[in-house]
Amino acid sequence: MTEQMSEADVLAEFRAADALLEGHFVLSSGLHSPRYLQCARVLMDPRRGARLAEALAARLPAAVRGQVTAVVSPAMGGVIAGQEMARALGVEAMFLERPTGVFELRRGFRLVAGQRVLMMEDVVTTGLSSREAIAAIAAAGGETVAAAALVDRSNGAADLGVPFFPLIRLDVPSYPADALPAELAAIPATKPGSRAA
Ligand SMILES: O=P(O)(O)OC[C@H]1O[C@H](OP(=O)(O)OP(=O)(O)O)[C@H](O)[C@@H]1O
Ligand SMILES: O=C(O)c1cc(=O)[nH]c(=O)[nH]1
Ligand SMILES: [Mg+2]
Repeated sequence: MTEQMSEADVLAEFRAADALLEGHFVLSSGLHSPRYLQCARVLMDPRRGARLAEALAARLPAAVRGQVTAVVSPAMGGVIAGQEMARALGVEAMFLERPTGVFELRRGFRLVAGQRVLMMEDVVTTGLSSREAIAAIAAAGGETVAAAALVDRSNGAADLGVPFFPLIRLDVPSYPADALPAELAAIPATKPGSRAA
């Protein structure tokens, strides 16, 4: 049976996983933020990951669910989220990685020409990683019919160029390095993600 989850239910899952971090974080984009959604902690419990993915899959339009034959996600953060989404949709999962700095399919993963895929992220902030992933899917011959993510923290600003379905939208501030509020500048910064600076 398909799980129905409210925004409060989703937030409760994040809280239960200790995934709502507070401090001073440098994001993938180089922006700074007092809050970080650590989706890896949410996905530590595979049952929690499955619940969230099923809830997100249930929100996708039937036309999207009916078209996609694979979920493709950008490593590292997207790997487990993409695997759970693929399980929920009953399709295959692949991930993109960037050992040379540009996302590519490796490990024998391949798309047939025109294959319709869902691009799955853990978190979208500026949307740059998602756009890079969608470009890599196109370079590999695939067509991204929609994007999905556990969290959209772009405050509505991310334009991925395809319909975008986040499980939850969170209003979280982020700041350029040269415009930090004093209270944030006073805290030492950590960079949890893996994008090279
Ligand atoms: O929308 P954006 O501004 O691109 O930010 C979101 C991206 O940042 C994080 O990845 P990160 O590059 O930190 O690496 P990781 O996935 O290996 O943790 C996250 O997993 C998204 O991919
Ligand atoms: O923008 C990011 O890099 C980012 C923000 C966030 O809250 N969580 C995360 O995993 N990445
Ligand atoms: Mg990532």
